[in-house]
This record gives sequence, C-alpha cells and structure tokens, in this order.
Amino acid sequence: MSTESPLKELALHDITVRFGGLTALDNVSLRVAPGRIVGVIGPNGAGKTTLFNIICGFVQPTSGSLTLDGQPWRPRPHHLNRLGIARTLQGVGQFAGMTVLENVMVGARRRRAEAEAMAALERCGVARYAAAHPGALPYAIRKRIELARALVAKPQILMLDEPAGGLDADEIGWLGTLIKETGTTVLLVEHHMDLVMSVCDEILVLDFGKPIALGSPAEISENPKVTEAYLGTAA
Ligand SMILES: Nc1ncnc2c1ncn2[C@@H]1O[C@H](COP(=O)(O)OP(=O)(O)OP(=O)(O)O)[C@@H](O)[C@H]1O
Repeated sequence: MSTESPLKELALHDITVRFGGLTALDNVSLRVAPGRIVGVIGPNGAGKTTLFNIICGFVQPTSGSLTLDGQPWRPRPHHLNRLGIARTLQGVGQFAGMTVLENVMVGARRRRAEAEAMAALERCGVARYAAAHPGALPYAIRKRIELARALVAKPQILMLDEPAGGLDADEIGWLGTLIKETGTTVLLVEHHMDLVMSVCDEILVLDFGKPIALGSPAEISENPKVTEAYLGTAA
C-alpha cells in the first residue's frame, strides 16, 4: 500500500468511553474525509488522547463504533501500519540503543527499508543525524525524527499527538508547512492554537469529553462555547 492508493475515510460514530465513573468521551462522532487535515482541540483532560487511543485500538469504546471506508472496523494496534495509519506520540519515544536511522526503519512496512528511512529523514531535514544516537540530540531534532518515523511508511492517515510541544516558533512554522504538504489525511491533537488554525480544514472541540463544536477554523474561533470552555479552564 502506498500514498498512491485511495485514501481511507475514517469515522467515529457516537463513541462513549468511561473509565469507572469518569466519562472521558461522551457520544463523540467525527468523520475524517480523505485528504483532510482535522484538528482535535480542548482543554486539558478533554479527551483528545483518549480519542486517539480509540482509533489506535489502545482503548475500547464503552459504546459506539468506528468505520473505515464505510465498513465496520475494530482497530488493533498491530494492524495500524498495514492499514496505512501512523501515529506520533507526545514527547519523543525513541529507542536509545539504536541509531536515528534504525529508529526510523522501525516505522517502515518493509524490512531493510533503509532508503525509505533516509528519504523520510531528509524530508524532515535531519538526514545528517542518521548515524547518531537519539538520546544525545536536542529535543527539536528528536521531534523531527519522530515525524520521520511516522512518515516512513507513507501513511494514508497520519495522527499527530501534540507535535508542536516544546518547539520554538521557527520549528512550529516548519512543522505547519510539513503538515500541509504531506498530501495525506491528518488528525492533529495540539494545544498550539496558531498551528491548529493555520493548517486545519476542520476542527473538533472537546470539553470534558463532550463535542462542543465542529467546523472550520473561522467558525471555531468565533464560537462562544469554545471561548467559554477555554476561559472556564483558565479561571
Ligand atoms: N486509562 C485511564 N484510566 C482512567 N482515566 C483515564 C485514563 N485515560 C484517561 N483518563 C482520564 O480521561 C480524561 C481524558 O483524558 P485525556 O488524556 O484523553 O485528555 P486530553 O484531552 O488528551 O488531555 P491533555 O490535553 O492534558 O493531554 C482525563 O480526566 C483523564 O484523567
């Protein structure tokens, strides 16, 4: 499977997740159309990571369902790569005992995918660190390596979990350009509002697990419910 294959439509239907007495997601529906960049935002604890964990099969919904290209779909973490779904993690979770190149090859679909891994590192501007060990590198470089690891398999759906965390303005500018140029479907969980507003076609806003708004960046930035959710957190 490659980026030339038709992109997949991912949809969540009335997903609810309860952890004991806590409702982390409350009846959330979302259709991620092929090729769109969809942001998921909300105050801390709103359920953003839980939503990603549902799509990756790390967490099972209490109720609700998912579909992939309209077919019922039960995600399993070890099938994601084969299905063309790649995810970056918050922070940088690279293997310390491997070189940068070896870390990126872990994300590839084929064995011995050295050329693809080098191409992904080049795309992310960090090919010169291929032989280094990630532990010794600055945080911003490691974030780029994490992106290369997700991009190496040429995913059809790229899930980015707080990719801008810990980056400066220049790095975030670079990241925004990369996201817009991937040509793939992107799901973006991010607190950095300028990045979200500049790259997303559509944004879902969660608050205490509830979907409170879904729309274009302009619609979201003018929605009083969204302002209230954020100001309520800050107060
Ligand atoms: N495995 C779990 N067991 C119990 N509660 C959990 C679990 N995972 C998440 N939660 C709770 O579910 C709620 C939503 O958490 P989640 O991490 O999805 O929020 P978030 O929007 O990603 O937050 P942040 O912006 O801080 O990363 C929180 O109250 C959290 O404490």
